[in-house]
Amino acid sequence: MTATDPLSDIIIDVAHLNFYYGNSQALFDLNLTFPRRQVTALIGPSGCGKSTFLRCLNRMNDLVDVARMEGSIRLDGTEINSGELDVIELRRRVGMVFQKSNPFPKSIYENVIYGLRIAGINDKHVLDETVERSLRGAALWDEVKDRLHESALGMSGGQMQRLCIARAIAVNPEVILMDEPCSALDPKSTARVEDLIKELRDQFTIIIVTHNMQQAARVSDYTAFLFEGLLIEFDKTSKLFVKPRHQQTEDYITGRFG
Ligand SMILES: Nc1ncnc2c1ncn2[C@@H]1O[C@H](COP(=O)(O)OP(=O)(O)OP(=O)(O)O)[C@@H](O)[C@H]1O
Repeated sequence: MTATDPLSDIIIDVAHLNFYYGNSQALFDLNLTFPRRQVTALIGPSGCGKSTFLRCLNRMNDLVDVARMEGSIRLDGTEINSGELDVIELRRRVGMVFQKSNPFPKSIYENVIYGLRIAGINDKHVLDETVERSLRGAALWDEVKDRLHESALGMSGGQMQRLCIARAIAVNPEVILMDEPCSALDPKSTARVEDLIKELRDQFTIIIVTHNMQQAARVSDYTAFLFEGLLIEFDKTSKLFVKPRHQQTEDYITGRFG
């Protein structure tokens, strides 16, 4: 592996990850590393564990009573499930954008700086700067700069999803997890979010769950294919979609099941 190979610069290292909901095992011995400042897509048929895996990466599964995880997930070398990293700091460093946009019933401005307010930051200069930087980063600034203090709930669905991306980047995360971020959007808004993902990759590591294989092929640098809780194949997207190593991957990407 050469020094310029992205796989030589790893931000998240997953080893022997098993995950259970009560007695039912959802993930089986996953071993995978996520390269820094690259987009990795998680694909696979419904129920294969994509969302469960994504939610392990910032401990969102802690909210599920019956959930239990074994194995190791290291963020830049620090075990995320040990006492070394508290969950609030983890979620600042590993942000999340959900399938359905979830703006708060507040102004556009207050939505963006929500994480800063929680952290006790009230300096107007810092907040104004963060709002502009984040909205520009989310390709939304020009559309909303004249109505920052109006309710976010008056925005279109595509704008709301980009607002949620702005809210995620406002706290300077290192990783952004996206769980089917375009599934509720029309084709035009989807194209805007996909363009945005490609732009954000210069600054952030992005891990995206998608059902849409064309989308995975368009936006990601790497792809992981999961099937029934197992990682079947992980490779460069350009390779996995053209010359998969496993029959199951080929069957899935050619639409034979799923
Ligand atoms: N809160 C939960 N409690 C119990 N079982 C769950 C829970 N969430 C998910 N599961 C189960 O875990 C398995 C993996 O689900 P998960 O949602 O991670 O799959 P997925 O690949 O993201 O599916 P989809 O593409 O349909 O969203 C499924 O069998 C699902 O029924």
